[in-house]
Amino acid sequence: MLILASASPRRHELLKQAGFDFTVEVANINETPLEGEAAAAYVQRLAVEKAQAVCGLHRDKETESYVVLAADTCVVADGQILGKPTDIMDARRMLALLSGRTHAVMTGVAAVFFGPEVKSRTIADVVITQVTFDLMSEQEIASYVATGEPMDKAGAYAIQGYAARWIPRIEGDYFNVVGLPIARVVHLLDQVQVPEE
Ligand SMILES: Cc1cn([C@H]2C[C@H](O)[C@@H](COP(=O)(O)OP(=O)(O)OP(=O)(O)O)O2)c(=O)[nH]c1=O
Repeated sequence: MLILASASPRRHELLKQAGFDFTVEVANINETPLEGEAAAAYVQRLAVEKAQAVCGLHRDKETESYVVLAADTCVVADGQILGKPTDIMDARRMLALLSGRTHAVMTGVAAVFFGPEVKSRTIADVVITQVTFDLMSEQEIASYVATGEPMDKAGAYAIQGYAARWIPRIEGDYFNVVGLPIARVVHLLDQVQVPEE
């Protein structure tokens, strides 16, 4: 049994598109970065915490084994970690920072295997994609933010949406930017279910 620990409609869609059957349970965790925490360590830690939080809800109840999958995406530009914008001004600030430069999108992914007679096992990884933005004028930023699209996206944009017009180039997995690096996820799911010697 596979459980996706995510409220993100993009993650649901990508996992479904890759042919997996799963149920969804949302994890509520504190997403504040630790003092001095590097971006890659941060997204990996949050993915593990989301997966383990959902696992915790099942402990002792299940008679079958299952895998919980979770992910966390952030944008890293000019040394700053950008999550989802808090409001319109925050979204404008993020887009001004991304305009005319290349940034990194990092997604941490974690899979936890758990069963009645198995000790829980966690595997996690981080996938990085470089995304290049054209210059955006203040007017373009303001009208893009007014569409509402940026508000629930890390870095305040959706490559799969209207923002595509400002993105001439990426290097790495496109699906990683949308929130779930599906090829890497398939490997993680295979690995986590192999019994330990
Ligand atoms: C950069 C970028 C991010 N995103 C989205 C993917 C994620 O849903 C979101 C990053 O926020 P996350 O905190 O990683 O995820 P979430 O809160 O949406 O869902 P959950 O924690 O329950 O799994 O930004 C896009 O859809 N397109 C993009 O181009």
